[in-house]
Amino acid sequence: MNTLDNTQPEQHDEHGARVYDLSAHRTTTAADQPAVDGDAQQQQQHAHDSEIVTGPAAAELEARVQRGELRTIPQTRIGRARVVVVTQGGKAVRRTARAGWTVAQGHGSWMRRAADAVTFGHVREQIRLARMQGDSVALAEWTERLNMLKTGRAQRMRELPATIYAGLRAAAVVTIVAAGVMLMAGLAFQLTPGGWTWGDWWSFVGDVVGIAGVFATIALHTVLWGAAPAWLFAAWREGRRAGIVPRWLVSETERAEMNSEITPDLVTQALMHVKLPALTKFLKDGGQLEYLIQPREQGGGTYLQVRLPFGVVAAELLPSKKVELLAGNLGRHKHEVWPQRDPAADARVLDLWVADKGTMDKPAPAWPLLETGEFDVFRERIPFGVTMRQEQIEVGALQKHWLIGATSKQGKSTVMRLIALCLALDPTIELKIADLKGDGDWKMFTPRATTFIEGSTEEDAEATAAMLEWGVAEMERRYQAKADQNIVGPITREISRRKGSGFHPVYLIVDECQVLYGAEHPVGGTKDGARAVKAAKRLHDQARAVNIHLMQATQRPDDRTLPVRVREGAHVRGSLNVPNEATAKMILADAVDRGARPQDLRPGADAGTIVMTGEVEDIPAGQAFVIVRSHYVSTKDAYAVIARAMDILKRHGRQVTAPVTEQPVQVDHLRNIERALRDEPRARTAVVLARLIEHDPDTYTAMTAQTFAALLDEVGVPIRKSHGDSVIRATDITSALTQRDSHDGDSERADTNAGSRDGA
Ligand SMILES: Nc1ncnc2c1ncn2[C@@H]1O[C@H](COP(=O)(O)OP(=O)(O)OP(=O)(O)O)[C@@H](O)[C@H]1O
Repeated sequence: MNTLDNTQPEQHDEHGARVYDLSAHRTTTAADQPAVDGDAQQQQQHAHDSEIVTGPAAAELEARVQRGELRTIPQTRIGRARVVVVTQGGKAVRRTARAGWTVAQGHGSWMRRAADAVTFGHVREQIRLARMQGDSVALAEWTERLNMLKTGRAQRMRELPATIYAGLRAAAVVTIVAAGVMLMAGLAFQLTPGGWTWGDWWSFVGDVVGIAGVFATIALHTVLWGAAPAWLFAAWREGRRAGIVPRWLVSETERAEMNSEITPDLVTQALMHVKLPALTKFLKDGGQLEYLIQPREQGGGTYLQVRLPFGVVAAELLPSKKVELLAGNLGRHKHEVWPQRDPAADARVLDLWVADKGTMDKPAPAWPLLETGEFDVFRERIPFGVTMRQEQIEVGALQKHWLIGATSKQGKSTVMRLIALCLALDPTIELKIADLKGDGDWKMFTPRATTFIEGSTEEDAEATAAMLEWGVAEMERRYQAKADQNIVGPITREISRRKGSGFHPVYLIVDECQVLYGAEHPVGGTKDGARAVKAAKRLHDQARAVNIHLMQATQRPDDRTLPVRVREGAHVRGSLNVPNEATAKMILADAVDRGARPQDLRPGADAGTIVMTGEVEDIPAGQAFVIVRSHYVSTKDAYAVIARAMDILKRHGRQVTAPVTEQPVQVDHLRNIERALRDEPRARTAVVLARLIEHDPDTYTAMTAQTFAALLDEVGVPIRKSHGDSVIRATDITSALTQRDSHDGDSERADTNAGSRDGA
């Protein structure tokens, strides 16, 4: 019998029959076996190698199941009130029968294809479809093609006798020429003194022909013996391609496997029954869908693109109800079926991704930055999660405002925290965090954030409004500083990372922002003068250009707790499970009209799975959103990540509490170079530069050999040659330092003198 699944629950079919697996009990004695009535005995050894038993025998089997000695397996085609015992032999019999069936179907398919070729069936089919769709251009084209094919064939038939005659004539000429050559060669050998006799020549020719005959015989036998299996194999393959195996030749498990495979036939069948009248009529009338992308495996599922017939647009298949119907027809749960509209294609093109069973239950792999690594917001994107196709999704965080929404306990804070953890690993980033639930989810950020608000009181809301207002003031200062310093266009990485530049990236994070906007006026609310809304709006409008970002998460995205003016400025939007489509739309906006259905994610089971839209670089071209299983970083691990972030900060010589507008630090290059020599009398310039980078990466990483040479020149240290290498000597540094110190001393004295003169 077929593969058995130990975990399968015992099953009755629709008539109440039970199927017992005796494969594990084949060595039991006859006495162990239940009595089998006469009727059933006659049915032994049928195609399934099974027995049908009733009455006391059935009762005995049932008792053995109760005692745990037997188990049941699924079966659906059994008569009323009977019991079937399936034994090991069924598998071989069924396989043989199925192979025979498939071979027969292969022959059937060949015959159909031959008939098609003779009658130009494929062209006629296209004519029929064009006529059905009322496509007059296609109809004219295919009709013309049919006429051309017919004319071409008639022409070839007329020329056939002449072609055969020409072939025969060529064969006769070859034979005569070969005979002539052999005759001439025989004569030549005979006339050559000491050569072969006439008889020798012909016996030689006979030997050659004999050997050729032996080879020909071997080849013929090989072909004859091989032809039949090859023919059968080819027919079997064709049968598999074209045929449908009847249900009785397929076991339950095999049928489940076949049903779970997403084929064009299955999709067509599923679409026929989604209750779209135009689509159903088209398919029932024999219309065929055009698969722009044939179903193909993509990660944990199947992806395809299909053009729907006239009068049906892809958008009709996007509402949850239709998806549920489609999913059911495909043998899937609705959260496993994701139709989308490709905006780049015409409205009839449907994009469909269907998860393999169980794919949606696979957790995302561990976060790549969990154990090690720094982050550079200018150069890297946040490793955020994987798609259902297990492709990594990374999101750039620079110059984007974020909005995340979800029902409670779906992972909203965890997802937002993941982003913040990543940002914390960039030592140049300043974090300001307001956790307006105050349940400790964000506590680990206390040492890393310059502002940390935790709690859900009116005071916490007010502090958060003040935090946003600080963002606005900082934004204004930056615009002014930009103008003063003649910085045109975006702030570069170099400026942003320079210590004390005052342009470092700032992220204002508000978790549970409904507490903020829902607070009493003037902190919350939407009336004129409401502080939070006003500040958030200004940040949304202008802050990203000066590297100030607002990230908000909410579990109640309605008009009161997340005013339109606040939510519409977000560039990256993500929704975990939400209660309904209206809520989904508040967060994901237009993506919902194009197939985003976070409301169909399973509460709890899909915690951490988020539908993302907007400026997410990894959204596949032409698609409006991507479903991401976010990486999970537990609260405990989050503490470890922040501890690492603090080390990184220290290594870079930065402090969390440094004022935003700290004065540019004067770097003493000469002393740094002296230190980099590490008390050696001389060192190669390249080695010294490498040590400088190691010591102070922010200052020296961008330095090249040329700029380093210029710097040495500036500080008065000559580059010497030693064994062909460019080196720096300790004595040169000492004299440069002495010279500088005496010069500084002179200046100081001059200043003092001038001062005393002034004072005098
Ligand atoms: N990426 C993830 N993968 C797997 N499970 C997750 C993931 N993110 C969150 N969870 C699970 O979801 C639970 C709830 O997460 P979290 O507290 O972030 O939800 P929330 O939506 O912020 O809830 P609330 O709104 O009540 O604060 C977590 O304890 C965790 O078990």
